[in-house]
Amino acid sequence: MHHFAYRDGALFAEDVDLREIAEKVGTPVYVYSSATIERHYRLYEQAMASITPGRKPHVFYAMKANSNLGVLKTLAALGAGADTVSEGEIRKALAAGFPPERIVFSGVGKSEGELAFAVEAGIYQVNIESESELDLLSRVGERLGRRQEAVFRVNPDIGAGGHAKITTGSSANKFGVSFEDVHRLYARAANMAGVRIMGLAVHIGSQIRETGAFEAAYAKMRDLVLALREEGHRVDRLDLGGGLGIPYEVPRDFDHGPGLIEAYAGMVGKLTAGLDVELGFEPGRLIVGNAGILLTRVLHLNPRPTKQFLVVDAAMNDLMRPAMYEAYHEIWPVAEPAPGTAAVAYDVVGPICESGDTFTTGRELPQQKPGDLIAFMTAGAYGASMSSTYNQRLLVAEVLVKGDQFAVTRPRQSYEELIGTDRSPPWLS
Ligand SMILES: Cc1ncc(COP(=O)(O)O)c(C=O)c1O
Ligand SMILES: N[C@@H](CCCC[NH3+])C(=O)O
Repeated sequence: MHHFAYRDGALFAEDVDLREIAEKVGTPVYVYSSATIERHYRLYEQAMASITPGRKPHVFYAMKANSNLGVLKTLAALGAGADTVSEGEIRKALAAGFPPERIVFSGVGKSEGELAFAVEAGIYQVNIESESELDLLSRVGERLGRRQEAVFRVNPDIGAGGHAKITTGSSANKFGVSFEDVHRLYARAANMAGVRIMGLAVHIGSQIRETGAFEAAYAKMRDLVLALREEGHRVDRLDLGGGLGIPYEVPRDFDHGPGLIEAYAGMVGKLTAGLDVELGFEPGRLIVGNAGILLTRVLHLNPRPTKQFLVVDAAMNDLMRPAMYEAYHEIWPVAEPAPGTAAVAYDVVGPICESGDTFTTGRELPQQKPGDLIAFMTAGAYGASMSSTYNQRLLVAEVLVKGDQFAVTRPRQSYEELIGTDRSPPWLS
């Protein structure tokens, strides 16, 4: 379920009229619903708890999906952990109140400095993705007098996902250590003073809407756990990653019930039954995707003989997904269209100087005029977190709604911040 709905002729986020947000904060602006975030987190956590009786499942929210401080604090307060991929993310997770013992650190290119920061912070787990990283982490741990708990992220050679660019589990992808290597690395790590291997991790891709590929990958992981134990290794943890997808085509009365989540949980429960491992999960998109929209204002209409361009004040730097993955986002007008309103097919574009700055082509919308507000739906995941200042556009603002309250949790960047932090080289000043 999400909490964006029409009321009194306008689109609301929970009990807040989006027109009020546009007026007070300006556009473009991301708007997030606390209620949706909470609902999706709880649905997920409860489903995973049902397959780990007597043990609280570790749900590490993949904060790359949305790292807004208000969103992070909402999830930290619900008891979530954080899946991080950089020192910046670890720092922000700590600032948002995630305790270090609920933080995991993934990623193929962790630097020595980042690993040292993570070890010193006392995080729960490093997900090691290569032999080179294993050596580096152990050196760092030894230098700091710590034995960092870690798992090997294994590449199961089973990829899946909504788009080739977001598949991670195929052996052609850069992620993880190979199945063949993990035995040797486990044996090597046993003699390392700076690292303690606790188990395995896997993550096969993103926006996956059926359980088949997960099942194939997890079955391989189960066999690997058993084989490693036969070799005498300790495998206490199994981190199954994220990747469960969400509907982007959202009917007005959409209720994102437990369906896919429960099917996934049931499959995981069956595959891991009797394995006696602590399960971990890293959902991102599923928690926040349907909890956010990008609110934008129509700037211009540009009719051509064969099409109509609708130029809005958001651009690909604010929401990169359509340009990068040909991703589909529903567009809802903020003013509720009267029944029978004529529809016009629009190419919805932003102000950036690239033809790729196109959100959609030939999309039927009620007739628009400059000043009208529209919302890109399902923009809570990989929206603001992938935004940039391309074309020297100010980083987009973000607002969190809770009931009838809203707060600007990231103000639009100022021109002083955008330009004033640059430095002139001495020979030009
Ligand atoms: C290691 C890892 N964990 C978790 C995620 C979260 O994925 P999603 O947002 O699809 O749940 C990602 C991104 O795909 C990832 O790379
Ligand atoms: N950024 C991608 C997903 C990548 C997931 C990160 N591993 C998207 O918007 O769909």
